[in-house]
Amino acid sequence: MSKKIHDKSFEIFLTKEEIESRVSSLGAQIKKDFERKDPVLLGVLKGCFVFMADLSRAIDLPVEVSFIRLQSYEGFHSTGKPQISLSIKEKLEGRDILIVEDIVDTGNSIYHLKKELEDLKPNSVSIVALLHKADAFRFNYPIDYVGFEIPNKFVVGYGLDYDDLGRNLPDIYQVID
Ligand SMILES: O=P(O)(O)OC[C@H]1O[C@H](OP(=O)(O)OP(=O)(O)O)[C@H](O)[C@@H]1O
Ligand SMILES: Nc1nc2[nH]cnc2c(=O)[nH]1
Repeated sequence: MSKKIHDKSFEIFLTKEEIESRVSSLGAQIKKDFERKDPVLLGVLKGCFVFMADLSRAIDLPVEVSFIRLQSYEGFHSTGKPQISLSIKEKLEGRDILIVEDIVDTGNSIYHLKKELEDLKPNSVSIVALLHKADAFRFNYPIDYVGFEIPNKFVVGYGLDYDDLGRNLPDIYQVID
């Protein structure tokens, strides 16, 4: 079933069952890799809020959960300069940070965030992204965990918005050109 949000139509792309199953295997993999570490999950708001809720519960380890705000998209387009508001109370020095993102598209947002985090002298900085647009990615840093590689088309749902709407859709939808 298609959805209309503002002026655009969207069709179903990933169902909530497909997402649930993938998030559960990402959680199992992350548990294995972080068992001997001191992890803090650092979610990038707003888009990560649904993914973080599900992923954090799929990681069967004592983990800290924290959030920062980062915003670069207006409508379909990146403004190029993410606004970073780093007001992290937790001490990140020596910690194993896992950045939790709903989507890595051009890679610009995380590129800037990683640089800022590295100044805080953590032990490690890794990235988990539910969605990754490999064709749009313009950088060469590794994305350690990817839920789904997706085509270079705008998506909404499961936390992702189109001009502030669509975040509460349980499935993920792709724009119809
Ligand atoms: O790889 P990039 O091209 O930088 O795009 C990815 C960024 O875009 C989205 O955030 P957005 O700026 O839309 O803010 P939001 O999370 O509040 O919706 C997403 O959550 C990432 O942070
Ligand atoms: N909602 C949404 N936000 C994005 N930010 C970067 N790419 C996208 C996308 O495809 N959809």
